[in-house]
Amino acid sequence: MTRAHTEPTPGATAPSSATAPSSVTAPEIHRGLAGVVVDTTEISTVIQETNSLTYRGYAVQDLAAHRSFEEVAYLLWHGELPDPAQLAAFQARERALRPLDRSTLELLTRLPDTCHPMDVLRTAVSFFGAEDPLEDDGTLAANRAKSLTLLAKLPTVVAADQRRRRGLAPIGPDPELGYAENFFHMCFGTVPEPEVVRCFEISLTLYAEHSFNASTFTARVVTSTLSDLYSAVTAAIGALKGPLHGGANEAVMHMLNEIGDPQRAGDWLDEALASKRKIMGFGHRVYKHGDSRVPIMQEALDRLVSRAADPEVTRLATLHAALRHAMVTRKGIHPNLDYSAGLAYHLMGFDIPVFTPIFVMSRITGWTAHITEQLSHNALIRPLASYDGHEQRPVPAAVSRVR
Ligand SMILES: CC(=O)SCCNC(=O)CCNC(=O)[C@H](O)C(C)(C)COP(=O)(O)OP(=O)(O)OC[C@H]1O[C@@H](n2cnc3c(N)ncnc32)[C@H](O)[C@@H]1OP(=O)(O)O
Ligand SMILES: O=C([O-])CC(=O)C(=O)O
Repeated sequence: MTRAHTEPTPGATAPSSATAPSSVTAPEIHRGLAGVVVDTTEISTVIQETNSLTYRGYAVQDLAAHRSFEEVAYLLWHGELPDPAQLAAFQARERALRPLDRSTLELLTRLPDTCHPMDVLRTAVSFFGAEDPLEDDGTLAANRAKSLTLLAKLPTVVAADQRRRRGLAPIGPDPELGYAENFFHMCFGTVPEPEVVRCFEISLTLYAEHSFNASTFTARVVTSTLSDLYSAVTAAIGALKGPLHGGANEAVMHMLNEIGDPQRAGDWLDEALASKRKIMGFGHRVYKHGDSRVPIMQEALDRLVSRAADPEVTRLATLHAALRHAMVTRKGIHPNLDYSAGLAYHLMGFDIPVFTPIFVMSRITGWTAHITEQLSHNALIRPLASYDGHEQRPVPAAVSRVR
């Protein structure tokens, strides 16, 4: 027999004996913490009335249109956009930190090809933590330095890993190139047309920050125990990997490949919904009438498609639009950012398993801003659970003693 009761809350009277009923009224359960407000934040917010997203008060579409990703990173960390001198200093430091040392490069070659690139990234961040002599120093200055190091080095890891899986040697970073351009250079040895780089940079800006999403909350939980920044980021990468969160941008591409023919989109969707499948790249915990970031990302994707003039690209774009139309018509569920970013990354030439690591390269800014904020007014994050397991019961006598 089971009995539901809640763990004692601070200040509540504990039950006098283990068998005494602990609670008579059933507590309200918020599975998945849906709708629960757990803290304040100054970093970003979704404004439901206007379906918009702001970083430090600036609309993300304005930032995507007028500012570089490096400026957005600076804004998220420092609270204000940089002036030209601050930006120049920030860029110089980021560019100098991009190269990987020999031990990291060796570590990357030792990891099996069968592991997902998110596992590589998670392992690399953990390794950076083990190597960092400042590991135990949780001061603001130390954490800012670590955040910048991760921002600079993560693209080098992602690019080297993609090349290794293609049987190619890594290409080192180019300090003459901006963050987005340098990533293309390290992946492919060339930098594409500005329109493509711009689309990529827009995706980085849109992915950078989204309040208390699952991976950011994970980072805040780890930080709340006063653990170090690398541990928090390692855990956040694990949370982002899942297909209900960042892993959806890869799952979108697998799904489009599975459907194949744009004419099949409606029938495929009907079958998938009938078998209770989650349609990847659709739905959102916060947005119920469409993700505020999608129109900007979709416009950038449309520009990529129109410049390609390739039947294969046209097929994918038609399929993408047909599935979106079918899902909105049948279920009223709108696409999220992963839906348009996933196809955009494919059209840019990235391998599918690299899509979520690209998300990490961007979200590292938001995660580390939240780690700093959590530390600025820390409280251990430790919710309660309503127990519905066995009543306390005696341990049966052992048949024979284990030596
Ligand atoms: C950058 C990001 O992380 S954005 C999110 C990326 N993730 C995805 O794209 C994965 C697919 N989407 C989903 O699984 C969900 O929409 C989530 C996890 C993102 C949000 O989930 P929740 O807020 O918990 O919404 P919930 O699961 O309660 O959905 C409400 C209803 O809509 C349905 N629904 C929501 N999203 C989807 C979907 N993608 N496919 C099919 N049905 C869906 C649910 O089945 C549920 O139906 P029901 O009431 O009949 O049971
Ligand atoms: O906010 C969320 O739950 C997921 C999301 O869109 C993000 O992290 O960008």
